[in-house]
Amino acid sequence: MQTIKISNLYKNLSDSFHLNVSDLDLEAGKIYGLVGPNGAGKTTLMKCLCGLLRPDGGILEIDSKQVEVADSKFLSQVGTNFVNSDSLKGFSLEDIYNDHVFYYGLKNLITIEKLLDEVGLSVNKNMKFNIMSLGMKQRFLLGLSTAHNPSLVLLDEPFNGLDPDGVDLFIENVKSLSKGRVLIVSSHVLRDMETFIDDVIFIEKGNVLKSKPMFEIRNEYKEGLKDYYDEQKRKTN
Ligand SMILES: Nc1ncnc2c1ncn2[C@@H]1O[C@H](COP(=O)(O)OP(=O)(O)OP(=O)(O)O)[C@@H](O)[C@H]1O
Repeated sequence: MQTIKISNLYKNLSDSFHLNVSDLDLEAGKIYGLVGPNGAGKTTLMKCLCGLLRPDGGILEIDSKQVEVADSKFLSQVGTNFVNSDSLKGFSLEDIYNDHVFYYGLKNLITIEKLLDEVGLSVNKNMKFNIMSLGMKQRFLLGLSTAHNPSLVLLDEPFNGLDPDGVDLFIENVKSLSKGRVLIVSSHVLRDMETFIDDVIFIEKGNVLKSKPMFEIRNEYKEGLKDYYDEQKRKTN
């Protein structure tokens, strides 16, 4: 997969919140930073793209071919760090990993030992998911999100709970994670984000703006991403 085009995607979550993506073009090999204030709709957009929410309408094109957003073939190409923690209660890391392998019908997946090593988790594979700390869970889910070699990876607040070494490890690896796939990362930590993203997608009150290359933002805004973010916020309020 080389390109994803999203047109007129919308979801009415409630009387007061509607998600609207009029036109968004995404390219494999790029990292997109999804930014916007609390409640802007970042998680909702990601949920619509990974099948956790069914959009009310919209067109999705992969390499110029139209596909259903909820199509299982498309969803099998998506990886995320979303999880319903309650549903994993009592399961070990190995159980969760085995489910992942089974669900995606994988044969040549990296071993769980390698996965844990890659995300810097020195824990036993028999450890129960729910007794891990927030940052440990985050590391494990980051590893799992790309284990099935997806074409689209959606990482919601991946820095959440990570210690400074975890953040460094993420930033160090994120470029190689984006090779050959579209990577969308949401975060409020703009200073870290601007060190590794290629383009920015700003969202406010459910409205998604066209993406803007980071190099343009660096040229146009003295304080970089924070300035751009503040300007878009002012414009939409
Ligand atoms: N199940 C739901 N039913 C109705 N409204 C919802 C539901 N889930 C979320 N919302 C609302 O949708 C809006 C967008 O929420 P969302 O979680 O997508 O925002 P966000 O940009 O990810 O926020 P944050 O930065 O705080 O994580 C919010 O106003 C929220 O209250």
